[in-house]
Order: sequence, then structure tokens, then C-alpha cells
Amino acid sequence: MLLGGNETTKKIDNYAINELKIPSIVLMENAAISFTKHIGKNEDNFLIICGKGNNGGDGYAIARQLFSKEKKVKIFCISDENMSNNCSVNYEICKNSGIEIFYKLEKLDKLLLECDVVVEGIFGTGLNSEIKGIYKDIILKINEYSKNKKVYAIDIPSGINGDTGEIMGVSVKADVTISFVTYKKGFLKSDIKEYLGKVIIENIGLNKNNIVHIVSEYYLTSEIIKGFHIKRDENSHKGDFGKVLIFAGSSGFYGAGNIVAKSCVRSGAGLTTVITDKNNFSLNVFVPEAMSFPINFENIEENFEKLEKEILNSDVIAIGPGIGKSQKALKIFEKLISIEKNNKGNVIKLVLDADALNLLSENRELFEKIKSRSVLTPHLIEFSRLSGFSLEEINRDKFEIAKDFAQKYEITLLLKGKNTIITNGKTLFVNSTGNSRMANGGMGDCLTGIICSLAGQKYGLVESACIGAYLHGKIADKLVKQQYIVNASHIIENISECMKEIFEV
Ligand SMILES: NC(=O)C1=CN([C@@H]2O[C@H](COP(=O)(O)OP(=O)(O)OC[C@H]3O[C@@H](n4cnc5c(N)ncnc54)[C@H](OP(=O)(O)O)[C@@H]3O)[C@@H](O)[C@H]2O)[C@H](O)CC1
Ligand SMILES: [K+]
Repeated sequence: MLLGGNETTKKIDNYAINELKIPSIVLMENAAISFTKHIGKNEDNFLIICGKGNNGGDGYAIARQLFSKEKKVKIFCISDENMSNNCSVNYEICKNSGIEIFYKLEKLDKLLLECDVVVEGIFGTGLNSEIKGIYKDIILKINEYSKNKKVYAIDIPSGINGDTGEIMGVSVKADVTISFVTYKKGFLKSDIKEYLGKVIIENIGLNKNNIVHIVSEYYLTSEIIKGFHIKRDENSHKGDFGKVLIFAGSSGFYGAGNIVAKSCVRSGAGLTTVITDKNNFSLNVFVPEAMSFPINFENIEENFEKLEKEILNSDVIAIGPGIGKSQKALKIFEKLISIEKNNKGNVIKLVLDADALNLLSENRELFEKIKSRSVLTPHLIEFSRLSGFSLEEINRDKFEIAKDFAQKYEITLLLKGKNTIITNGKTLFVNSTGNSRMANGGMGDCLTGIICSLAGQKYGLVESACIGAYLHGKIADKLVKQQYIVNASHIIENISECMKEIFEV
């Protein structure tokens, strides 16, 4: 699903009108037809409330569409002065068609009381300042009377800023928001769900390929994820699904390594090997499918000759969870990223998380070694250390800072948080799955395991990160329907079933 703000919407509009030569009134008609498709068969007795811009124009066009289907329709016109051209055209048609139009605010209470469904087209992407006066009164009245009615918002609930999600003084609380072409960036704001209701994105008659050059940001949906799927060849063997080497866990933190390994195995990697202390026996018990590469931490260099062979035999290396920030951990990290290509001559992909990111922040010359082949998966604090931006700065301008960072260091960034972002500096995806019940230790390790596994199965870095984030959150969203808290172990046991669902069902 395309993701866009008010400016993107205007660009798409202009392109459709000026380059594709679609008259703007046709776009409005298409928007109205698409919108009306979602009106329930049994819904009747509509009040359409229209402003004077194109959002109001959509309202008049929707009124006509419903009227043509023999629905009972009344219109409340907020202003018949200074209407946009297309608003004026549709207003005139409504008038000429005999649809009842009301103008006086004193009438609004009765109209709201008597109708069963409200469709509001007061403001959309053109809202440009705080709402006051008569507009505020009307919006408050809609909310007051809407308790037993269904409220549809056209494009954006009037009062929500399409770019930021900020409530501009007051806003309509919709049951359903039917928005056009793009999922608005403002909808990502977490505390406006009660204003948006159910969100549906509709087409206005444009083929996605015609406008894709205008948009570089996407809201990750199941369709996008399905589009990334690489079918498993029936004649393949385990070597085709990736040899993944994992450096995770250390004394006191062996669980981290075990979780990464188990997630990796469950997500379908061909062969999984974990570099771990020679005294750690928990791996074999927790993940019998994984192999261990024992390391003598007393004398790091002693292991390097064998380790080099292991690196050359790998397709992907995941580094970070639970390794600590010791000099020994740094030395192994440096060794693991020192070889760019494996025995087959393929670039060895890297997935870097947790302490690998902290070590990277403190040893910035290592960025050179990881470029063009890495996914970095920081949470906000780790990203703040990596990028040098404060949390406030990141939160204010997350998309741009994330893109610039990915571009500068030539990496794929997966920035965790509410609305996890994945970007390679050019394209940006915002994850649509996940919930607060999964905010507990081990979750990040589990995500790392899924991503490195997918990278081993020949998915690109961006695709691995997108599928990983989506799958991880999707499993948690399903589990919270029957349980209160979701832990990494719960996710791990559901990976395979959910992969089948998102790829094959
Ligand atoms: N490509 C598409 O997605 C299409 C979208 N369509 C619809 O068009 C609207 C956007 O229409 P636009 O005319 O640009 O803007 P609005 O209708 O949202 O609002 C503009 C009018 O509102 C006035 N305004 C703005 N803020 C305030 C305020 N705080 N208080 C009072 N009035 C305000 C503004 O007046 P100005 O004097 O400030 O200019 C305008 O009169 C989009 O959301 C879709 O619904 C098309 O139908 C098809 C293509
Ligand atoms: K609206």
C-alpha cells in the first residue's frame, strides 16, 4: 500500500491531471464510486455534510451516487461560497437533481438526529490550520449525535492532519475512514485510532505503475509481503536455503543465542551454526537442529583459523544479541566482518543487532567493512547512538533521518518501534503489524533469527527485513487474541504456520 502525506497526494493528483490527462472531475467521480462500494446494502437514510473544497466535492458526488441507487439522502452544505470548481459542479448537479440541501446551522441538530448514516466531507488533505468557529461547532455536533449512527469520513476524518496525525483543535470521530490512493502518514499516529475507525484505502482509477515513481514509501501489507515470496524449488536441498552463522550469546546471556538460532531454524534456514563458548551446552538441548562452533574465550586468536573456514562457508552471518561489548567480542566481530565473499564467490550478508550495533557506534571505521551487505536492526536508543541524533530529533523526523542514514552508510536499516521502519535509503516501508504485548526481552533476538534465516534463503536484505518485521508482528497480533502477553518463545513456535499463511494461503 502506498504511504503518503498531503503533499504526495497533491503530486499524484497533479500528475494524473497534467500528465495522464485525466480530468480532475473524473478523479472525483472515481473517488465517489470507489467510496460508495463500501456502503452496506442495508444502510439508508444518509446525511452528507460538505465543505467547500474538493473533500466537500467528493461529498456531493457521493450524495449523487447514493441518490442514484434510490437511497434516502440529505445534504448539509456548510458554505456555497468560494467552492472549488469541482465542488461547485457536483453541488449544482445535486441541486438540479432535487436532493434536499440544508444550509442553516440551526437545522443541523434535527438532521443529525433523524439520519442513520453520516458521511462527512468537510476537510481532507487541504486542512491547513486549527479548526474554529462554525466548522468546530459542526464537528462537535457530529460527534455528539453519532453514538447510535455510523459515521463515514471521506479521505481523512475532518480535523486530523494527514501528514502528522495531529488533531487540529477538534476532529470528527469516524467509524470508517475511506481514504484515497495512499495510506496517510498521519494515520500512523498511535493515539488517533478512535478518530479513524476502520481504515480502507481506495483507488481513484489510477494504475499503481503510473504513479509509483512519485511515491517511495509504503505501508507493509500482506499483498506486498506475498509479492516478495520466493517459491521453494521442489528439487532443492538444504544447501540451497542458506548456511547461517550466528554469533550471539555469552556467559549469562546464552538464551539470546539460543533464541536467535531457534528462530533461524524455524524460519527455514538450511543450516544454522552458532559460535558459542565451548562450555555452553544449552544450545544442543534448546535447538537440537543447530550446530555449535565452540570458541575458547580464554584465547580468542586460537580459534581464528578454523573460524575463517566457517566464515568462508557461510551465506549469512548474524552478530550481536547477548555478545556484550568486551574487547574479545569486538575481536570476533571484526574477524566475522573481515571477509566479504564466501567460497562460492557470493557476498556474505550480515545482520547486525544489539551489542554489534553498540560496538559499531564505538568503532565507526567498521562501517566500511559492512557496507552494501548488511541489515542493521537498532531500537531507538541504539539508533540514536549510531546516528548521533537525539531521540527527540529522531521522533520529529524519523523517515528522513532513517533514509539519510541508510544512504550514507549503504546499509539496510530496520528501525524498531511502534511502526517499525525498513529502508535502504531509497525506498521506505512502515510495518503494519505488532503490538505492545510483545515488548519484552528476547523479541529482538527472535527478529534477528528470522531475518538472517530469510537472507539465507536468497531473499534480498530489504525483503528479509520487511518479511521478518511483518511476520514477527503478525504472529503477535494473532496470539494476543487468545493470550495477554507474547514472548519470543511463543513467536518461535508459530513462525512456520504463519509463514504458510502469509505466503501460500
Ligand atoms: N488524489 C486524490 O486523492 C483526490 C482527492 N480528492 C479529494 O480532495 C481533497 C482535497 O481537496 P482540497 O480542495 O485540496 O482540500 P479540502 O477539501 O480538504 O479543504 C480545502 C478547503 O478547506 C479550507 N480550509 C482549510 N483549513 C481550514 C480551517 N482550519 N478552517 C476553515 N477552512 C479551512 C480551505 O480554505 P482556504 O481559504 O484555507 O484555502 C479550502 O476551502 C482530498 O482530501 C480528497 O477528499 C479529489 O476528489 C479526487 C482526487
Ligand atoms: K473528511
